Amino acid sequence: MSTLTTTERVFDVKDLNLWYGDNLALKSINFPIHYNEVTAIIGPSGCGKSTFIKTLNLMINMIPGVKMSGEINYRGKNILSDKVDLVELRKNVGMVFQKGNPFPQSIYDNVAYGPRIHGLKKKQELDEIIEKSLIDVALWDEVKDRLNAPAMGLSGGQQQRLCIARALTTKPEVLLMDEPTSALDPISTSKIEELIFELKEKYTIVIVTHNMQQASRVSDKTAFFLMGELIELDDTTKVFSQPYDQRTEDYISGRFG
Ligand SMILES: Nc1ncnc2c1ncn2[C@@H]1O[C@H](COP(=O)(O)OP(=O)(O)OP(=O)(O)O)[C@@H](O)[C@H]1O
Repeated sequence: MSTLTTTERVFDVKDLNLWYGDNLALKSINFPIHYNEVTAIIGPSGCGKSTFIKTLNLMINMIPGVKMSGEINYRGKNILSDKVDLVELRKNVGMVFQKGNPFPQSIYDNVAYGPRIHGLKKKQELDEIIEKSLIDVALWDEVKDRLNAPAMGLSGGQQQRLCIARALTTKPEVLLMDEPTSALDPISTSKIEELIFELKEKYTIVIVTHNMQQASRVSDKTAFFLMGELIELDDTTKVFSQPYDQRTEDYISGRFG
């Protein structure tokens, strides 16, 4: 595998193995993730993309029978062996899923959820956070006059942006996105892509995508997984123009997957 030289790492995953029962789903993964970069993870179905992204905030621990070995260093601390406050970790390493999954509540209450859990009660402060988060995801103008309407009444693309706003309210450092546009139409997809581009100023983003054009459009680094192995991780331009490994080239040129 080719290696990277940049130094500032928010995550440094070393020799990570992950088993579902007896099935080894991630094999000796070494994966640095750099501050304020967008890292895209690509690869065929079942190669371990979602599994990997869910290790980064230990969401994976919610699945029974999962075992891991190796290191996941987050800000220099190995979250696999050191004592970790999971609420704090997931506050700092937020996650957005494939389909916007708003709660069956109002738009306002959806976005207020995180701050309230962390003890914020003052209406004025909540209002400010909600407005700012909705502005950040370019949804404010579309919803400012109906904040008390049910979130379920929004379109799929709006729901996804709402969920990103919800993830941003706790001021995460890293945003994990697991196929955030796979259920969206092209216009909503391009809005999310523009948003990723803007969010990168403030956040470190890891995005799983099946869409290679999307990976090449939005990311700085691209990682190619195959059957639980990280085959290649490099600058996106390099991966898509001069991949190091033949298997990467075969995949991006559509020969399999
Ligand atoms: N909850 C689970 N229990 C057991 N095995 C699982 C579980 N989730 C995933 N796996 C297995 O781990 C491997 C990697 O799956 P994963 O979902 O991470 O792949 P993926 O690359 O994200 O796939 P896709 O692109 O289809 O979403 C697969 O062999 C899958 O069957």
